[in-house]
Amino acid sequence: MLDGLELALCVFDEADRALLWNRTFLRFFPEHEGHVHVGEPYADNLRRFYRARLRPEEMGALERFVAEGVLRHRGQQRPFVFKHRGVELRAASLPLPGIGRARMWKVENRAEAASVAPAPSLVDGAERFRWLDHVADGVAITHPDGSIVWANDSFADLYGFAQRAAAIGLTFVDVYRSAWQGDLDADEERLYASGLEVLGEHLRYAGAPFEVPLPRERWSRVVEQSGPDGLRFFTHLDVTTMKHQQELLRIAEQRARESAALLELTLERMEQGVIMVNADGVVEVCNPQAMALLDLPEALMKSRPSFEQVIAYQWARDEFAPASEDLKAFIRAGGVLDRPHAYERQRPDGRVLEVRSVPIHGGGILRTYMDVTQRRRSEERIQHMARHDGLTTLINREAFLERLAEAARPPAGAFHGFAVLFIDLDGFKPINDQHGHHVGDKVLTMVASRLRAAAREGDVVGRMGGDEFAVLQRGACTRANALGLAQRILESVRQDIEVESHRVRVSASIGIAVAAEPGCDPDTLLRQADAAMYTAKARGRNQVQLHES
Ligand SMILES: Nc1nc2c(ncn2[C@@H]2O[C@H](COP(=O)(O)OP(=O)(O)OP(=O)(O)O)[C@@H](O)[C@H]2O)c(=O)[nH]1
Repeated sequence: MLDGLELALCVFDEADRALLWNRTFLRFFPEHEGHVHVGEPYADNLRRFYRARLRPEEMGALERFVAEGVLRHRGQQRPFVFKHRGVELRAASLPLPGIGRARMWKVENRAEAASVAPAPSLVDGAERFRWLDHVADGVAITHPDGSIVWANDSFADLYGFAQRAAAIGLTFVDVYRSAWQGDLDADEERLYASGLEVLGEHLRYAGAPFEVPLPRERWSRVVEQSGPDGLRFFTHLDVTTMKHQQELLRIAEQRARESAALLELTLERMEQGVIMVNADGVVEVCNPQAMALLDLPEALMKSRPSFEQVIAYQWARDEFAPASEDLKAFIRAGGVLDRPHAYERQRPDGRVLEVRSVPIHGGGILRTYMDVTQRRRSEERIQHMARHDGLTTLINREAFLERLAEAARPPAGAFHGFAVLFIDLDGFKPINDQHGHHVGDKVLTMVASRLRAAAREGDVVGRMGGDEFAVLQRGACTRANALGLAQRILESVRQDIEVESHRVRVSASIGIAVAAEPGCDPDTLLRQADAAMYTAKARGRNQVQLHES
């Protein structure tokens, strides 16, 4: 039936998708023949239309025309005439509540167009503009003198009229004043005044759309179009949500700017070096500390290099030379993991860096670099102090026991027997008593170096406390070997010691326990050696006693 009409028709749903069209439509717009289909977005339809119509030099603006056309399609309220394929067409758009919108085109007949009716009265206006009742936006039509001759319900709602008839005869300034009537606080007064100013300005120089504030933080956008016979059509769109969104966006942008500035400041002031690699592998952030800690040139880092380029730069300068083989392999493979991780590495200049990485949600990594050289040195010092005797620098009792435990349980097949020599000085107390503690200290230090000299490399010498020492003799250890070392120690300890013009002498009593089998208990061994030492003391000092099992 529709095909028989002289009117071209195309109906779209609320999402601007084509629902149906008639033959006349394809006759007027043959470029759509065979292309248009149900569900096709209006934008696609328009694109085809413009492709058939635009001159090559206009093609660059195609998408803009399409976007504007879609907006017109949604907002169009009055017919307009255009020429297509040499024919003048009058296009009209009609909202279809619950369905969407119909577009209609008919061949413009100039004779008919010439006989447009004179300015409508409110009554025939009501009839003529009845279809505007279904438009969601507020619509008001004014006489050339500015008084409203017709308005729809949406207009009345927007400006707070109970009935649209109340707006008839008023100017839009009157309507605006009435919308703001009542007690206003200072902020509202300011908004109202600004709205009046905008209104006066725009109504005088009609044309561009403008926005006016309304009570209760609402906003209206007013778009004016000139109609026939001096009539002016105003659409009043409630743009409150959009304005609020714009405001939120503005606040969010401001916050983002502030937090970006804050972030930059923080990054600059941070003690740590920070590098951020984005999802594309580009180093987006590299703070001054990172450049300094890693000796990275500013020019390279400001050029937004890829992380790979930075690593290549470092390889070329032997940055990773002191790193372990495992770490080198990891860096060679890209140096990135998809989970948080940390490692330490030494730089060629000896500094130790702690490198921590966390993956960024959505791709990329954030890496921090901290110079932990001092921390590591202090830790090493503390650890050394905890395991060594401050006076003689020999390892202390705890460390000696650990070494003993290691020797007692070596890896399978690596046990070759060992011996523990427990050494206690004889007649040490009188040295302290006669010459003072500081001389005693020197004697202890001297004995320590004599023990070190007597022992072989690989043996362990420790100070067990006071004037007690111990030696862990390792490797193919037999009783004879142990006795040999003990004799060498006796010999060297009893040599004269010269301290501050004093010549002093001490001797040693030595007890020996030999571990011939693996798995023996280190404490028991030490106790046995200690007990044997006491036997040596009891037998007259300056001698060696083997523990007999
Ligand atoms: N100067 C000095 N003396 C210490 C130190 N530690 C312990 N002593 C002293 O070393 C002495 C050890 O005592 P003893 O083993 O009874 O002295 P000794 O004269 O060697 O006696 P015997 O072992 O029986 O021969 C004590 O007088 C402690 O005060 C130290 O670090 N420096």
